[in-house]
Amino acid sequence: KYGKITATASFVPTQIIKNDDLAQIMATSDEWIKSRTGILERRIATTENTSDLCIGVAEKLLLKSQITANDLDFIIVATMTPDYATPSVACLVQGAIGANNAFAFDLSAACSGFVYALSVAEKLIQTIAQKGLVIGGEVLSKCLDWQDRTTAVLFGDGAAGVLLEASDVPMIKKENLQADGTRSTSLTAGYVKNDSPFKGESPTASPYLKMEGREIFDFATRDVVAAIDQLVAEDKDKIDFYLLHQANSRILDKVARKLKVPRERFLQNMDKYGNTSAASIPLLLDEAVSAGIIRLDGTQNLVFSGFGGGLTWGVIQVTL
Ligand SMILES: O=C(O)C1CCN(c2ccc(-c3cc(CO)ccc3Cl)cn2)CC1
Repeated sequence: KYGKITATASFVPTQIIKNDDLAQIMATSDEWIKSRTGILERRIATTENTSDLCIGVAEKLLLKSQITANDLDFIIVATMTPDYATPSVACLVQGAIGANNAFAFDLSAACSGFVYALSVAEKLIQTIAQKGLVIGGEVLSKCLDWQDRTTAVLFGDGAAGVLLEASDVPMIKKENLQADGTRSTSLTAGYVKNDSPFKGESPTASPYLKMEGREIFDFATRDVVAAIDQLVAEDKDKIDFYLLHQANSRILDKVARKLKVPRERFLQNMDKYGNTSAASIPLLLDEAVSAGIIRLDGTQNLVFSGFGGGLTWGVIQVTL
């Protein structure tokens, strides 16, 4: 048996922050943000934390499908902004929906989180499980430096995910997950200082999200493009849609050009949500399913690709 996506759902904070709202509190402009990123607005949490958003997704997935919480064997949440180190967001979701038979854990792979989690979850269905939830969820707004216009304007909050169920038909055709820890400092967030009475003098990092934009931009348009090209190879023209991590519209332009694939096959919604890290691919998938663009009828070939902090990147070719 294989894992198959049988339902998708999203849950985003109610508060919409437009580019002009940011221009009121920092030296930026709608024009700069729009032209350099393609972002027009983003959701920013007020009272919601990451677990609240992920619980919302889980409840919607149960409503949309014929299963009950007790049917679930596992819950995986991909996040870089958990409420706590422990309990995991996944355990908070498990408790809230009453999935008493599900084991639950968070997966930390930044913007590659959903792709890593989908790959791991699918192997669980192939071996020990029948049904599980894979959710990407972030409240990035709690780790941003709101005095730093180079990062604060890029990110947003949100969650989305899928229900994975056992099927006789293989969904994943090819996959390739990668990491490069030697470039770990290009994108960091959430460093926790040691504050014990025994601590010595050691270097620390910032609790705020810090990004070497140029390095990450080049990483996306070189390493990630190469990984997609190598994986998809001769299937390139059979792919209906490419669902890439929604970091920046200009990156999608460059990736499409380098892959020699029509730009229209690269779905996008960063205009409405900004960069939501692990939530960006499932958010895009759920919107495409709701719009009837992706039908979940087993006839469409898609590529998911996440890339970001770690550095991590991953490519999965699926038939949905
Ligand atoms: O044009 C400019 O001056 C700037 C140049 C730098 N930009 C960037 C650079 C990198 C990212 C990014 C971030 C992540 C983290 O999830 C992952 C993947 C990427 Cl490619 C997003 N924007 C914004 C516009």
